[in-house]
Parts: sequence; C-alpha cells; structure tokens
Amino acid sequence: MKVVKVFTFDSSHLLDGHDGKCKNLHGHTYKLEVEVSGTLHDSGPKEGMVIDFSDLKAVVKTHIVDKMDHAFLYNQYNEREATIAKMLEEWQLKTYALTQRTTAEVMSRHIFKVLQSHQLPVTRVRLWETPNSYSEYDENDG
Ligand SMILES: Nc1nc2c(c(=O)[nH]1)N=C([C@H](O)[C@H](O)COP(=O)(O)OP(=O)(O)OP(=O)(O)O)CN2
Ligand SMILES: [Zn+2]
Repeated sequence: MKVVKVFTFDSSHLLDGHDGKCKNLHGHTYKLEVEVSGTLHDSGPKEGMVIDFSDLKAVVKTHIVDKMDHAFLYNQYNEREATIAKMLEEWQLKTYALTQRTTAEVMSRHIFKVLQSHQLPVTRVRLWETPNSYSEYDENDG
C-alpha cells in the first residue's frame, strides 16, 4: 500500500547558463509529494498504517523542508552560484548546496536519495516547481 504526504517550501535559485529567464535569480513555492510504500502494521499503536503520517512528516521536515525553506539553492560546482552562496553565508543567510544544477529533476532525485539515506521507505518523490511543472523520481529510476 502507498501513502503520500504533501509539503511546501519557498526557495530561491538561478540556473546559471540557462538560455531563458531562469538564468536570473528567482524563487519558487515548491510543492513536494513524498510517497512511502509498505505493508500495514497489524497490531500496536500503528495498526492499519503503512507509516504514521506524523512520523513521515517529521522525517521530511527535518531533512528536507527545514533545510531548503527560505534558502538559496545552488550548484556548489558552479563558480557564479557558489560565489553568491559564499556572500550570503558570510552574512549568515541560508543556503543549500547541491552537486548539480538546481533543476526540478536534480532536486527530486536528491530529495529521494536523502530520505532513503535516513531509512524512510520512500518509493516516489514528486516535486512541483510551479503549479504546472513537476519532476518525479521513483524507486525504479535507479
Ligand atoms: N526540465 C526543466 N526545465 C526547466 C526547469 C527545470 O527545473 N527543469 N526550470 C526552469 C526555471 O527554474 C523556471 O523557474 C521555471 O520555468 P518556466 O516553467 O518557464 O516558468 P513559468 O513561471 O513560466 O512556469 P508556468 O508554470 O508556465 O507558470 C526552466 N525550465
Ligand atoms: Zn526556477
């Protein structure tokens, strides 16, 4: 069975080298859907649940939302993005480093891997960058 919990967070980024408007610093209210799959607990306080929604919320909040919300997301290997991040960090402002360009595709895969590394039985992550655009990474995507 599957359960899904939905989160939102606000972040800024830019896609250095993009051939359109996304080369400029801008922000998104990201919508994040996290799917967890498993069998139902058959007894105890979690009876009838794949995972307690509260427990799912706590993991995603701690490891993703609290870190990305109101942060500047950047590619640490891009010189211009890293320069902006360094300046913000010197002012004690919030940043979040990725190892690739901060596209929805890269972010959905990154979020999946981070949650998986914290023992969450995540099977799909869908990240909405705008109300009309999302990227999805699931357990079969390698
Ligand atoms: N495949 C991808 N394409 C684009 C990404 C991405 O992450 N993956 N990101 C961007 C930019 O970040 C940009 O902010 C979003 O661009 P766009 O969809 O054109 O923005 P709109 O505000 O016009 O979106 P609407 O949903 O149509 O309002 C660019 N491309
Ligand atoms: Zn964007």
